[in-house]
Amino acid sequence: MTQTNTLEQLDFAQNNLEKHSVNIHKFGGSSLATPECLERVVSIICRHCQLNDIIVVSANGKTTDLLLSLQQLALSGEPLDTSLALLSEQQTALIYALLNAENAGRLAGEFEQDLNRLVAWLAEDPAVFESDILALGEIWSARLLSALLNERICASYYLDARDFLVIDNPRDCRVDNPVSKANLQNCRRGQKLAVITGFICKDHAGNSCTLGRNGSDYSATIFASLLSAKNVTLWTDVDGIYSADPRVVPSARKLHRLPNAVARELGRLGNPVLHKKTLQPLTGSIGGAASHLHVASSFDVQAAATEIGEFGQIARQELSVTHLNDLLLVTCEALQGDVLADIVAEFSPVYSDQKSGQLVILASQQKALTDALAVLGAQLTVTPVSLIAAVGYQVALRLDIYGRFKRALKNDRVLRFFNSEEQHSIIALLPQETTPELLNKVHHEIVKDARHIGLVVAGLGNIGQRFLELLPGQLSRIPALENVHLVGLVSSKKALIQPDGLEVNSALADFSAQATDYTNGELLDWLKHHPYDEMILVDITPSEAFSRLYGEFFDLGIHVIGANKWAASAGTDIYHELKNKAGKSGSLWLGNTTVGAGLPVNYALDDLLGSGDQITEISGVFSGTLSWLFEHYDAQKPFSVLLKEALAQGITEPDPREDLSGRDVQRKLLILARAAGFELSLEDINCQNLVPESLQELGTEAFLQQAAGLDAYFLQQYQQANEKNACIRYIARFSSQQGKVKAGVSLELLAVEHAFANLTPCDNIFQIKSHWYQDNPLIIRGPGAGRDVTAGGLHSDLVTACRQLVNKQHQVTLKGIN
Ligand SMILES: NC(=O)C1=CN([C@@H]2O[C@H](COP(=O)(O)OP(=O)(O)OC[C@H]3O[C@@H](n4cnc5c(N)ncnc54)[C@H](O)[C@@H]3O)[C@@H](O)[C@H]2O)C=CC1
Ligand SMILES: N[C@@H](CC=O)C(=O)O
Repeated sequence: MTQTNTLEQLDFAQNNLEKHSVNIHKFGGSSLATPECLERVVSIICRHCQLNDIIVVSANGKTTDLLLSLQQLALSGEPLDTSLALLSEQQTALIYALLNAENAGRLAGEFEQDLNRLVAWLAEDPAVFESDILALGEIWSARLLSALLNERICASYYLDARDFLVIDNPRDCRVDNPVSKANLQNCRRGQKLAVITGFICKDHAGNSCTLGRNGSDYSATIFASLLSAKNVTLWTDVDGIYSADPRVVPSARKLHRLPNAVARELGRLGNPVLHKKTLQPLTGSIGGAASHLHVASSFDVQAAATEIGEFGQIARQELSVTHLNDLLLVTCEALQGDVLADIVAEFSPVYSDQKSGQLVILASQQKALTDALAVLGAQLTVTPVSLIAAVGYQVALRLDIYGRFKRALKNDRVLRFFNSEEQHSIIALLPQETTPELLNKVHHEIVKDARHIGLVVAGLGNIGQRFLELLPGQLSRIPALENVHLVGLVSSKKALIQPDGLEVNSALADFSAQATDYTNGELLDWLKHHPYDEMILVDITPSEAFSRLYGEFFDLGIHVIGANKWAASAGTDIYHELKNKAGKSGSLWLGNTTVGAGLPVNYALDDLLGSGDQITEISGVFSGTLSWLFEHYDAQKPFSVLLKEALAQGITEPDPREDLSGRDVQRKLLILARAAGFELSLEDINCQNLVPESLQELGTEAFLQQAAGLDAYFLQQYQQANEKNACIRYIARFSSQQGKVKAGVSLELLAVEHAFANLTPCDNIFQIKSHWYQDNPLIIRGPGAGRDVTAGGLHSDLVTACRQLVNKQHQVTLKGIN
């Protein structure tokens, strides 16, 4: 091969790059029904596909139904004109609405020729030509989309799957894998986007065949298997697989990830989106390729899709409820031994039992089964039945679920309970139809607690580590945290993200061993596609830069629990923008620990305000560090030595000058004033800085080395206060009288018996006056800094958030329904 060869000239079969990166995108009929739908599909392809991906299409809208009805009319000798006119009108309308004049003319000409062929087949023998007739829908759809892509995005070609896809046996649509694979490789063209017809194939004699109902989904997974595709996306009119049919069960929740085996069982037991055959090529006999299947909405591209593949423990906890009406319980003495084995192989019944000679089949299979058994001269009795099933990974081994399932059905007649062979379902066979009421009842009982919440912790220092130490105990004993999974740890430079969940007991050690460098962009990208019902990010960093990501977190619907005070005390515009974003996307933003660590001061203000009270004053000692220092300082030990002890105890900010400068208290006062309903910014709060100018500009290390530079000032303050039988305390004061707001934080001289002067070291005290608490103020007092109380406060916020999220109803988006 010379260096001048282009990619187009290379042998496709030898191009490993192409083989490894191919993805399949399949668009169903409803996604291709109108010009608007096709425009949407073009934009999806533009944003989500690569040149060597494969696009698979169904027929536009209801074209297959129309072709089928034409065939039926022809079979019964009825006139065809009206249906032919409708078909022609629909197709030409699509062509002329979407393509430029030249291409539209060309496609309309080709359509005209097809129409003539169709009329000839209908006249000659509509039964013999059934598959050729039905194949036209996919041909027109693929030809149109390919022409549209050529005009709008990139070079594209369309392929008739009958040119390469060969099946051994039209009855079970088993693919001749080696032949089809070799054919497909010969048909593909480099550097062009292929649009391939779904649903159709040929047999070894070259006759047209179809792949049966929902055959296009099956086509997509067959192509994935033939090309070892990485992903198959079924773009459809629903945005995923739900825990029950959401049109019947409004509280159904989306299943973000489903193990293959569970998806297969759902397909077998009547899930309206997944079909048994669809999954077969990905997991079963044909290729066994490790492709992942995604079910996504072409009408709501932003909505997270359901992904089906091999996952860890968390995806295995997903539960769902499915049902099938229109079933028949068949009893027949001949259903024994080899006869039963043959029938099972041919009909794949939902249930079979050799002892009782019973089978459960689809009502649509009745004629074929009766014919098969008639050959043996066997008598059979047939009773209409339905089934309802709880489906989940190894669910039949979970006694609690079994108990709940039976409890939900205790007032209903059940013929029998049984499990699937692989234990992924518990099934009840009912002698009556499964009603919507029953489905809702069983779903409520089975799926009630299963909203999965992902947890990412940013900031693994003093407080972050304590938070993580407490986490395993909290997860195991607090019911609201039952479905919370730690999935990410983030420090300033490294991150460890594990979508299947980190081991909580060894999370910090695993972080040290496995974390890798990350950028904020990568973190946001992962959060954009996380596979959880809800995601909570706990910000335990002191970083202003990290707090600037909140807006993007809220845009993504992510909930934030912050000990970091930067965002809550940001400039007025930024603060309001964040509040608006959080409100718009339904994100929770909790930050009780930003003031008073675990003390419920933010909650108290929020409650008073929400109950109709009006706050007039807030004052007190808001710094645990300054409280600790001034309660301990008696001029015996240098102030700087005490400061280092406070730092070691984890009560100061990472840089203790944040405390000594009053900035930390200033921020806290702002946060509380905002919580009390006032519009303020940091500049409105006077702040006395206790750090001498000479120490203000140093790095943290240098400051700590020169901290003795603080001692003279504090000794002098102490002595002056002592002379007056008073003491020094750093006090925050906010008041609003007749619309006039005053706010400041400063060192004050207080009488030794003053309520703010007699605190346990590290205590905060918050004195709140309001219309309801005028003469005798509301006081909240207790430790206001430190590892345990702050980590405890963060856990309190986590439980509060999870209680709200577990009960949150999710709106199901279904085209045409809402
Ligand atoms: N110490 C206390 O009693 C209380 C502290 N807080 C707040 O808790 C937060 C953490 O405090 P400490 O644990 O004492 O600090 P720390 O300095 O011990 O730990 C902070 C951690 O955050 C990480 N970090 C820094 N920038 C980051 C970034 N951009 N992205 C991700 N991680 C980053 C650092 O690597 C470090 O591991 C601070 O915002 C503090 O104001 C709130 C209430 C009480
Ligand atoms: N450094 C702070 C910690 C809590 O916010 C304090 O001392 O209060």
